[in-house]
Amino acid sequence: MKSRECQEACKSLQELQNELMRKSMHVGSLAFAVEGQVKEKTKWFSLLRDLTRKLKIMKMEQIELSKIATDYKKCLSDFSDMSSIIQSTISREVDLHHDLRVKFIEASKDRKILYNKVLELKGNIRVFCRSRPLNADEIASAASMAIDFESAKNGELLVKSSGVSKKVFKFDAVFSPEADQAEVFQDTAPLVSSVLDGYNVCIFAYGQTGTGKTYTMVGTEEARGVNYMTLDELFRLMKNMEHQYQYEVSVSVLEVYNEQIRDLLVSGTQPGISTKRLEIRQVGDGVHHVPGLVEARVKNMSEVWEVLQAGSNARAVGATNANEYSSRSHCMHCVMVKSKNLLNGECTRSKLWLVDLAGSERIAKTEVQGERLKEAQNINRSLSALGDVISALATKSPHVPFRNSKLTHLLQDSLGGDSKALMFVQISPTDDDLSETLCSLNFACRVRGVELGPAKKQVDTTEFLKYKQMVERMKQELKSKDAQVNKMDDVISNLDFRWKETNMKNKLLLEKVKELEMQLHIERKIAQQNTDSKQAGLQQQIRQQQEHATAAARPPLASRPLGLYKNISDQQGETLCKEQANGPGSFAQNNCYKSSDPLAPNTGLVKHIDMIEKENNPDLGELKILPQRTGRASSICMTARRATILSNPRRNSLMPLPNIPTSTQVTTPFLPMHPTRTNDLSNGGYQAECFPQPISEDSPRGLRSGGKKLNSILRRSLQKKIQIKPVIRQQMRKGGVNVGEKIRLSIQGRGRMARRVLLGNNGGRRPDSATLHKHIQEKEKGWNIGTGGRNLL
Ligand SMILES: Nc1ncnc2c1ncn2[C@@H]1O[C@H](COP(=O)(O)OP(=O)(O)OP(=O)(O)O)[C@@H](O)[C@H]1O
Repeated sequence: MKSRECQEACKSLQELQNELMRKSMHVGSLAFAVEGQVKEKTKWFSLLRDLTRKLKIMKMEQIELSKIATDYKKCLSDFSDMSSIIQSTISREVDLHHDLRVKFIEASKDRKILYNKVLELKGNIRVFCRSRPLNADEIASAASMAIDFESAKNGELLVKSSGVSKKVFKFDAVFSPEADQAEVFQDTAPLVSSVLDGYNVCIFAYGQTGTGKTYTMVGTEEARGVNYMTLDELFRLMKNMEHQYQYEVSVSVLEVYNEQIRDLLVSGTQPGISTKRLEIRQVGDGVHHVPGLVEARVKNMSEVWEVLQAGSNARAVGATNANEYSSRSHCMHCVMVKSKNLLNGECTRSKLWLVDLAGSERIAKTEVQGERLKEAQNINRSLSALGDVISALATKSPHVPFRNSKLTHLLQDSLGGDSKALMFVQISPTDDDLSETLCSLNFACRVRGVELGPAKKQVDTTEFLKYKQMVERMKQELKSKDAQVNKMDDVISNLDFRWKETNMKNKLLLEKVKELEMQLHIERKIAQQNTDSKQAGLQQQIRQQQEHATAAARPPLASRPLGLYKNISDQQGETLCKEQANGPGSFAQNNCYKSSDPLAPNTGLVKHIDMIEKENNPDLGELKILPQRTGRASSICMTARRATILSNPRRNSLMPLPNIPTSTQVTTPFLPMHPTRTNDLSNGGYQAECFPQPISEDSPRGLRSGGKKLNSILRRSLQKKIQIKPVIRQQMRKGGVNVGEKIRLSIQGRGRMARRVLLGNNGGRRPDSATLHKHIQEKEKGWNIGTGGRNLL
């Protein structure tokens, strides 16, 4: 009977071991489920990482776009600054325009006055008469005066001879010998304005030799002549009008000597010897020019003075009876003035002739000979030609013989009908020179009678055309600039729009990311809940299966041997069994059973007692009752601490966790110890150590000794667990874990379901196809290995 009991106990123990195996497998499956969850979690984390990276990229893009937007805002501010600058410039220009208008009005008034004066002149040629003072010889000889300067009024000049009034000449101005240079120039100055207005002007001095022509035109260092004063006035006026006009002045100095043009600004030339032959060319409508003539650009009076001095020094002079330094040529200063009206862009090119004519002389009187005679003949011939020109102009002859002499040819564009001329007729006040004086005065009267007609402004059409083209080009450029500005405006507005659009996109993406984070949070919660519910379901299932297994393994109370309690405590057991046997019902049938393993004499304590049993047998409440949740260690060993499966703590960070191996999270199940066959048949051929010993403080001595054995077994088991654990880890790393001798949980690749592999008796080889098919069916059933595993085992 004992042997049978032992066998039954062994059988029961075997079944319990099987059950334990199944539970272990369940736990393994749970571990895989958890691993799947972890993988899913990792996947979510990687997704979250990608989203975080994208968010970072988008934030960087947003920063860049913000920078671009800032730049564009700066551009816009620059544009506004530029517009303010332009506005200030415009206002300044408006003020300048106002000032110019005022000055223009004033200048118009001046021009009106001049115009009135010109009208009074009856033409544009004026004649001033100036007499030189008596020289030292004349004073010494007490020469009689032929001119009555005292009676000269309003330009009238009374010529007398031997005290008798002979003739009265009318001029525009008559200057007595006492008149100084400034007084003479006072009436000359208005012509300078005409030069700047673009009119050709000719100022020349005519008269008998030694009458003061050079003195009037050139003067001395102490008393500057008309040339200097005119140029000085010219520069003064130019300076006054520099904001309205742009001027360019050049000066040429030449002389007509013996009917040859000689450039006095060419260095190295000797008087009377021309290095190169200069000819007069007509370059335009009424415009004459001497090609090759030096035109010295002058910007101020010091430069002008240098030029004038150079010309004077090079002039051909010689001593005559009438004049120690007689001019033997016509000295001509040509001042070219180019002006540009900055208001209307009008350009003019005017010419001012300042001519110191050679003195007319009576060859018989001066008694010149040789070279001087030739000079005098040429001088007289050219002066005669000038007279002819004047006569032709006075008689309005259709032909004016300008080309009869170099002098008239050069002065053609300044003596014609479209210019203004001023002639100084120089006379000698003495009676001795009366005849020459009368000749000069008659000539001057003829000149004064010439009506040159209205002066014509010398508009430089080439410059005008050039500037007109420039204006057209500027207009075109302005148009293109306007188009560019419009384009820039479009680009700016487009970029602004794009910036706004990108900003909106960024906002939307941020919202999306937030939504995804929320979604991830919710899904994590759901996954956690699913995991918890799955775990709870599995635990419930395990409990149920455990209960079923317990119920199935437990024999009916009536058939349970009382010896069970003997295993606990012989005395108590018998008493208990007796009491239960005497009691109502069948306690022995319901609550008391013996170990099913007949070979385990001291292992009769069943650790699980359900509530019905407890109710039926309150004393059992003092027995060690296993907790409802079965940990693997505690299912084997009562003393072993139950391993709690803890869920992962909640995390606040979205950063993914490292992939922790499942074996560290899930308690590795103990491998059940199977009884080892021995030759000692007293224990049914099994070593007693293979079976757990009951643990009870109230156990009898026999049981206490058995408890000691159980403790040693548990120690060994724990040691084995410690040894096995790394092996299991290795096996799991390799792709599976052996659960018991005959089942191996095979872990497939990532994301795949784990599957069981029957080890069977084929030494760990692959199971046959039938067995596999069966397990596939089990797998499809959802890892319900409660029956299948048991059957297999
Ligand atoms: N208004 C004047 N006041 C003082 N001196 C004068 C005046 N006019 C002429 N003279 C003097 O008379 C002299 C002769 O003058 P100047 O040389 O100017 O005559 P000219 O007409 O140029 O003679 P030429 O035709 O021979 O060159 C000079 O010494 C000059 O200083």
